[in-house]
This record gives sequence, structure tokens and C-alpha cells, in this order.
Amino acid sequence: MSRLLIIEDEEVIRRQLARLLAKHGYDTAEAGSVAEAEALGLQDFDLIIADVRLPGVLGTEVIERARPVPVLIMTSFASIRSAVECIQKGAADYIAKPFDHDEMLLTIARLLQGGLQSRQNAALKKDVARDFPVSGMVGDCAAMRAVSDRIQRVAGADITVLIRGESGTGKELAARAIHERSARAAGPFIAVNCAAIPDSLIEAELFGHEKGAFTGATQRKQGLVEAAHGGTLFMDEVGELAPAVQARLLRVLQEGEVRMVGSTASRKVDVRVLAATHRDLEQMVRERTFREDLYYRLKVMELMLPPLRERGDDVERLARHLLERAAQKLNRGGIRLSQRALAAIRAHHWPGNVRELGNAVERAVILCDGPTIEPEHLAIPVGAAPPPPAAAGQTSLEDYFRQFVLQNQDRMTESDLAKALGISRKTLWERRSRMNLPRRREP
Ligand SMILES: Nc1ncnc2c1ncn2[C@@H]1O[C@H](COP(=O)(O)OP(=O)(O)OP(=O)(O)O)[C@@H](O)[C@H]1O
Repeated sequence: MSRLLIIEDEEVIRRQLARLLAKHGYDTAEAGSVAEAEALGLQDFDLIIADVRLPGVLGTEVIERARPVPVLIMTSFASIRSAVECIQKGAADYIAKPFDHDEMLLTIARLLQGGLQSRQNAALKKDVARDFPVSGMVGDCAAMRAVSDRIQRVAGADITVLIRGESGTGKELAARAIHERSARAAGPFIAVNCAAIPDSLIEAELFGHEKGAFTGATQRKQGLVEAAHGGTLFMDEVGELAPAVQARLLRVLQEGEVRMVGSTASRKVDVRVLAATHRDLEQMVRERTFREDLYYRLKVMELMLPPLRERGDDVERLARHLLERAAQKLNRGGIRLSQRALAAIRAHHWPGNVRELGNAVERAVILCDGPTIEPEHLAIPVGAAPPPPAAAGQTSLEDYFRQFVLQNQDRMTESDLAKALGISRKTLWERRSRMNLPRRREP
């Protein structure tokens, strides 16, 4: 049994995490500060999970003191910058608080597996990976079995994979699964959402930044590509990259080299890039907004995640799985879905896919006082959603979004619309602006 040490000064969080880990079969010890942790013997554990802000000594100090034991850093101050800093200091990985239980468990499993793998020979590693299904990914329909099979096949090949699928279909989860099954599993997995970083900052964030190269007083700031050295860089929404960034990324893929902004020198990097998009990259190539050479470099292998509405019975499996996850998170054991709720879940078209389903189930757990979730708690807009696309796959998510907003905006608030679509109000607003679908003003 793996021994885990949690260093966290907020008792409620520490206890909750300890319970979660104990429930999943880990032997856990707890400490409220670095000093308390040292008294327990840092080297006696298989993995240490440490908060950054601790009384006295910072949690990041543990990284050095605990070597060679891997340290997973938790912080409430989630930013790409702090993630990079933790990784630079040698953290095995980084997780933002409040953390998702599944994400925490997956990360721990991966880090422990990383330690285990370094003690095993390569042949054994391959067998271990082959025998287990893709961890954390629920899905038994034919399309998801094909996805799972392809993940197993591409994982070990160290090639670039372009992961496609509508928003919320699990592209990041698939990328993590590929990383975890690859020879890079013990290296960092860095995920970046290219659409979330302003154009003015993205080059420096990705490739790093060097100041004063010509004055002699050089200051270097490492980028995410370098931070992923030895591991995997997952670039979500890669279709949003500006032309200059596309050119730099091509260099990384072709030459295995990165050149910082403001520098003339290149450095070698060993990074596997996994990219994802819900955009029509072929169309973008035709319109010359996405480089053709980069497109071919990225799609060496493709992985297509089907929309939830095409996964048959998986929707029910996922609903139960997400319910268990939400009930655990919100401490509501024993709560279940009524037959009517399950029927409503099967009938809904889930334009926001698994993420929308997860949000609906979590909201229902919060709203439901008794032990049984009814359709009303799920707030699925019964009868409001447009019928399923006649030729599924031909109607784009954008058409679906437009139709849904136009049909429901008179009777739903912006918050309800966003919730029903499984997106944030900010994303709703951004999509409205992009699709020239202005919000109706009250008369
Ligand atoms: N097959 C699955 N089994 C269990 N959970 C899933 C599955 N697919 C997705 N999820 C969950 O749904 C949520 C959304 O998944 P994820 O972030 O991977 O989607 P995405 O396609 O990358 O979304 P976006 O394009 O909006 O970034 C996550 O909480 C993820 O854990």
C-alpha cells in the first residue's frame, strides 16, 4: 500500500483530502506545517502532497528536502506562472485548489506509477499499461472503445496527436491518458489553453522571455514549452494561435528547439506536443488563418472524441459516475437519480457534452434536499432544446449554439442559458460577440 503525506494547515481541507485518499486505499499521514512533516520523516513516504502557503516555511521548500520523494504542490493561487515556478523548483506536478477529486486521484495514481515505473523494467511497464482500461475515462459504447484503443496505441509512439471533438467531450482527459500511458509518464504534463491567454502574452508564456540579451544583464523567464521538457505539453484550442506563435511552434515540432522572445539563441527541448481543437482546422488552412505545414505536423495522428449525444447508454453510465463524484465532493452519500431524471438525461442533447452533464448533476446534488434527484433539480430545459441534428455531425456546435440561444433567450436568463449549455456566462458572452448574436435588451 502506498504511503502518502499531506501537508496542509487548513484542517478542513486536510481532513477531507485524507478521507478521500483513505477511501481509495492509500495509507495517509497528516501534517500542518513543514516542521511537523519533517518530524514524521519525509523520506518515509511514497508521495507528498503539500500546500504552498504554510505557516513558517513555504510548501515549495519541501520539494528539495524530500528528494527523491515526489512532491505534488497544491495552491489556491492558480496561474500558469505559479505552475511553471513549481515545476521549475522540481515539483512532480501541480494542482489548483479547489481541486477536482478525480483529477487529484488521477494525478496521484500517475505520480505513484511514475515512481513505480522507474523501478520496473520496460517490458513489465508495457504489460501493466496494456491490461488496464484508460483510467478515469468512463465509456463503453463502440466509439469510446475505439478512442480507448487508439489512446493505448498512440501513447507509446511519442508522436504528435491532434485531439478533436466538441467542447466538453473530454479532450484534456484523453491527453492526460496518453501522457500517463507513455514513457514520459514520470515527466511533467503541462496543459495550456491557448484561447485563455491574450495574444500579447502568449508568445512569452509558451516560449519564454529573455531581457537584456544585448546589455549583458540577462534575465530569463522559462516558458511552458521548456517547463514540459521530458514530458508532454497539451495545447488546448490550438486553432486560436496567432500566426507568429504558429511559426514558433512549428520550429519546436520540426527542430526540437525553442527560442525565447527577445533572444537570438535556441535551446534543445524534448517535448511531446498533444494539441486539441473544436475548430475546423481544414477550413482555417483553406482561409490561410492556420499554417498548412503546422497543421500536418500536428495531425500526425488524430483522435476524435464523439459528442455525448452519440454515445448511447454511456450517457447514463457517465451520469452515475459524475453523480458519485459530486456526492463525494459535496459529502452527500446515498443520493441517487430517479427513473424520470434518467429518462430526462437520456432525452437531452447535451450541447456542452460531459462538462454540461457534470455541471447539471452537481447542481442537482446541491439543490436536492432528499435522497432522489428529479428532472427539476437537473434544470434540463425539457422540450426547449432543439431536436437532435438530422444528420449528426453535419450540424456544427456553433449552429446548435445559435439555434439554442435564439429559441430560449426570451424565456431564460443569461445565467440559465449558460448553465443549460454547460458553459460560463463569460464564454456565453464571448460566443455571442464572436457569432454576432447580441444579447437582447429588456424593453
Ligand atoms: N469519458 C469521460 N469519463 C469521465 N469524465 C469525463 C469524460 N469525458 C469528460 N469528462 C469530464 O468532463 C469534464 C470536461 O472534460 P475535458 O476538460 O477533458 O473536456 P475538453 O474537451 O478538453 O473541454 P474544452 O474543449 O472545453 O476544453 C472534466 O471534468 C472531465 O473529467
